[in-house]
Amino acid sequence: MIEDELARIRVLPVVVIDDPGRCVPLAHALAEGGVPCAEITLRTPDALDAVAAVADLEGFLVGAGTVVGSSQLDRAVDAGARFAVSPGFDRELSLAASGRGIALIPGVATASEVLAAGAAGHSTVKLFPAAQLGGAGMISALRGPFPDVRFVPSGGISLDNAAEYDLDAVLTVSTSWIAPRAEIAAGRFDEITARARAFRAAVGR
Ligand SMILES: O=C(O)C(=O)C[C@H](O)[C@H](O)COP(=O)(O)O
Repeated sequence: MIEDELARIRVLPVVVIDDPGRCVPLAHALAEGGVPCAEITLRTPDALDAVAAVADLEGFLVGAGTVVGSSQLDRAVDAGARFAVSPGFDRELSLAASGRGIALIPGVATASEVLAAGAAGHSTVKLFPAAQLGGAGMISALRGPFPDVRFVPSGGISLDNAAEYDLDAVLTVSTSWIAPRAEIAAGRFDEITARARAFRAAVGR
């Protein structure tokens, strides 16, 4: 299962990429830092080309992020995304993901949304925006009524606060801190490897 692979890596870099040509060196840089995966956000015109560029890279797990509609989800699957992440929960999107056989990690920010996502079959959810919602304290609070739910916190997480998310309820920690848009654009891949390594060490296990 994709969730198992994500849990093993424990860190999920969120990437905003302008030039798909940067994606292969980016993937190598992340893998070298011990983080062989990325969520490429569909926020830039060529994001799907970036997904396709690394879809067949051995040992690298690529997903599409900022998936907010079914047609985007279809295109992400066609480009080779192995999983999809959405900032929120939408039942239609969830059904589309099951239809296409792709793992979708929907976003939640409240207990009601955890319930709605659970009713649609999602036991792994993204907590977004994590830091603004209360960070690890919010996850521990939700863990009470939802002991079987695994969270992917995202939003406002950097090396400074990464360690607080080393919790059993956390599947993997999502952050754009590892591979900032400007560092990718400038081709500063050594810096990205160093950030991946440091962040991976901070979230433990
Ligand atoms: O694009 C999406 O699907 C999102 O829901 C948002 C991202 O996961 C966060 O923007 C990452 O947050 P930062 O690490 O604070 O940059």
